[in-house]
Amino acid sequence: MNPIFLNPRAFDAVIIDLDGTMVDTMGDFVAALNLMLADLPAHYADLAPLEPALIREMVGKGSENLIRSVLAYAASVAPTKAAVDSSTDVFEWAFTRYQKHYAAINGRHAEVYPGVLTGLQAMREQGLRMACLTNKPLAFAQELLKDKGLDGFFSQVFGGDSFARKKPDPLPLLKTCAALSSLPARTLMLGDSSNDAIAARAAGCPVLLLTYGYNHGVPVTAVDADGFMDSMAQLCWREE
Ligand SMILES: O=C(O)COP(=O)(O)O
Ligand SMILES: [Mg+2]
Repeated sequence: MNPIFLNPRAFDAVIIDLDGTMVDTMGDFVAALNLMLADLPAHYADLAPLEPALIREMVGKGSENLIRSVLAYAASVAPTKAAVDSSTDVFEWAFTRYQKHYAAINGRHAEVYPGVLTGLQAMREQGLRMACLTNKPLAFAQELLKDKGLDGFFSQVFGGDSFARKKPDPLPLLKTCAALSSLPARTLMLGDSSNDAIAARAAGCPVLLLTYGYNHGVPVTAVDADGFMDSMAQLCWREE
């Protein structure tokens, strides 16, 4: 595993994404979405269960976007039902059902990625201030961090419903930098998708991306970022 050297003097804080960066939550998303669709028998009774590969392409821009993407997909593969959908606003109902199911299974089908604990411990040892910033709803994020034993690392946790806009808008990063009392240029963003990188660039934060996460089905190495790593354990903090 090749090390990625960072000078701790260059940074005061780190902002770390959750889904696809610290925790592989694809199993949770797939389970909650399939339970949601099963609750809509009038519309999607004959739909096959959604596969993780499909959901991987849809995750990243928050729950509302995810539900809208899934409903659009379901309508496209069940065209005879599409007419029903266009005459009925299933979104609100589906969203409520999804939240209920997700709350019940949150963390059950999810694993902390290898190297995350090592990476977080190394950042803590450097005295960096640490925040988790995710597009996941805040309540789900707090619950998941606690369930996986990661909550103690972060002085701040913000979710997709914490601010007026979500990543890739820079607003959540700027607000998180302010909460950490850290200038964007001295705040490192660690993420797994273009949403993290675009937000970081626009906010003026340096950004490194993990290669194993969810990037809307596009290779993450094609995203404009300052570097890429296969494991958070690659980060080596060394004064130059
Ligand atoms: O819930 C999502 O849409 C993605 O969440 P993330 O920002 O932690 O990757
Ligand atoms: Mg992510």
